[in-house]
Amino acid sequence: MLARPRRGAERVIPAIDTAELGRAEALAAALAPGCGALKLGLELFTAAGPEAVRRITPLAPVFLDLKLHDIPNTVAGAVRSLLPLRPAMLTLHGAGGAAMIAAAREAAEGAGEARPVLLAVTVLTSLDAGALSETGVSGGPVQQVLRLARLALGAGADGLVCSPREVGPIRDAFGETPLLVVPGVRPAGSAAGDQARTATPEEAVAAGADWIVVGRPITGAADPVAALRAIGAGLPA
Ligand SMILES: O=c1ccn([C@@H]2O[C@H](COP(=O)(O)O)[C@@H](O)[C@H]2O)c(=O)[nH]1
Repeated sequence: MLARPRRGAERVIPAIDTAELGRAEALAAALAPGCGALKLGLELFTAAGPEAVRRITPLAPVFLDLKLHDIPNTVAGAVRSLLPLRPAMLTLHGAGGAAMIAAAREAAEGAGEARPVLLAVTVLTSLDAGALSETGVSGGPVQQVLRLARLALGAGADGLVCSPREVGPIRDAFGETPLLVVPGVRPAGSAAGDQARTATPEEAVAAGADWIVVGRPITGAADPVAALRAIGAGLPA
């Protein structure tokens, strides 16, 4: 399994969100030497498929963020289908329930020592309290994140995807063991866009994030490598 990062730039995971495989490969080649892993998500995977993962895996560990969410049998099958791609990390939605997460974990064990880190997405970082309550959830993001964290970690997830705002409460409740991967991160002065629960890279890591995920502030910069380097340089060595 991918080891927990220890210093600055190793904690940064650029999100390679593009539908163009050529652009994804170029970004990956440029950014790989300066980061801990590369995140490939739905935009690239639905456009270019498993071939995108095959091409980028030799460059850096791949965090495959497909946010699986289906009945347990289907999610287990999807995990088995993904194992030959050797992703370092995989996501599934915590809201899929304990049986779904347990089935994913059992399927992932088939990879033996090369098993991917299984991360449960708690509450999407694009949802504020109002948007979350529109989905029928009462109590606010922190309460719901803690509820799903307990469920997911109890069912076999290795870690969680949460916003920087919930990192402190998760560490208080569950300690240092869960791996925490944190999107919704914005360097000071960069646009939040559709992200609702944000903080800076420095704040996220100080709160206890293991990895931070940063997409558009890096990939949309005039010089993505310099943008990545600046984020890493601001984090504790
Ligand atoms: O709750 C979540 C889960 C996943 N993401 C993903 O992270 C990146 C963030 O990209 P930015 O451009 O830095 O906003 C993106 O790939 C999302 O799919 C998330 O943002 N929130």
